[in-house]
Amino acid sequence: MRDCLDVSGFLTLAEGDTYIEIRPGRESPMRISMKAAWTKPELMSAIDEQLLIINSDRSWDVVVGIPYGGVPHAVTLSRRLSVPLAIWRHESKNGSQFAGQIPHGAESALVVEDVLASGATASLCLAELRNNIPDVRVTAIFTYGMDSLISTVHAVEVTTLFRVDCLLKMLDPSTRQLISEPYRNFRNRLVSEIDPASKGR
Ligand SMILES: O=P(O)(O)OC[C@H]1O[C@H](OP(=O)(O)OP(=O)(O)O)[C@H](O)[C@@H]1O
Repeated sequence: MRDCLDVSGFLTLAEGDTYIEIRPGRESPMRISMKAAWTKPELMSAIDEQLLIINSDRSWDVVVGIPYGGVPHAVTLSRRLSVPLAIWRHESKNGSQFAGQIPHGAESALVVEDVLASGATASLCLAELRNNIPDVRVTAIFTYGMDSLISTVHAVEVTTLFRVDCLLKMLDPSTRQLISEPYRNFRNRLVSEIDPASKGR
């Protein structure tokens, strides 16, 4: 995990009170870009080995990559596990939400994300898969730590490699101090995004 921090563009921290707009409606004190790690094949390989370890406990009928960050890892997992590959599309094309094919009769799917925050992106993919596949696991490289909440709300198994909290602990003390409260607030916002019923509890 520490090696990721040495990759230029991997971790961007907001400056002062100006947060980073990660997507419309979501502002964050930080951005993690796994795509920056694409410049480091040896780091990508090391990450893929870890993903293989945590997801080789059982068999899968299809591996599904979530663009863009999850795709290269899904490709490796598919090849190393000898399991068909499909890529989820944000928008359907020719009536399909997937590039490639979900094998007919598939009963289990391993969905590969790079970063799991609220799980909203993964849940869109899950909604499509669930039409046909009852047994789905989401696996991700980095997580903001909401795995069990996401697992409960979306009724899906979740496996992840590294927690963002742990990454932040590797920063120098003054940066860590600056980021700690905005990070806590961001995580709280994620909780209410994942489980709106938690607001006001
Ligand atoms: O769990 P969530 O709250 O949905 O957030 C995580 C998603 O956000 C990022 O994708 P982004 O929208 O930046 O797309 P990209 O990977 O294509 O750049 C990341 O790659 C995940 O797909």
